[in-house]
Amino acid sequence: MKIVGLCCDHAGFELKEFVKGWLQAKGLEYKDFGTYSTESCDYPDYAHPLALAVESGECDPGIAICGTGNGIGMTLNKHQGIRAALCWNAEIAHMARLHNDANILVMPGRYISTAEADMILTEFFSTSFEGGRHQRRIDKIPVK
Ligand SMILES: O=C[C@H](O)[C@H](O)[C@H](O)COP(=O)(O)O
Repeated sequence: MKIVGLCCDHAGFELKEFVKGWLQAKGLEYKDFGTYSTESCDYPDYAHPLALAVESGECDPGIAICGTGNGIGMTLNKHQGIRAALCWNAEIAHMARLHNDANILVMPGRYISTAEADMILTEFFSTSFEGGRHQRRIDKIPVK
């Protein structure tokens, strides 16, 4: 596994700090693209650098957090090489890897607990892409 890329806005900062501890406990290296405090900011300023790092192969996977997960996920998915999946429970995270080969896990920082995030992270990092019919489908996602 490569370096895990992280980003958030102010609403995701506290959960991102939890994620950093979770990754450290697993011995996984990470690169934090910000933001670095709870001071109000704009999620695209942090989502685009993470998306570019995942697209270039510098980071894999990425983890992104804003309040709902929607704004940061919308921004990430503007990039052709990104499959960012908004996950609010472990089963969704499992399917995001199994069927969608998600390369960025997006979480809603204001709507899940750290206990839920722990289960989501565990499932996301332990599930492999199934391929087959799902490969055909994800190949059709990028706009030609
Ligand atoms: O999709 C957007 C995210 O949920 C943002 O984290 C949220 O809009 C931030 O809201 P506010 O500026 O009111 O803290």
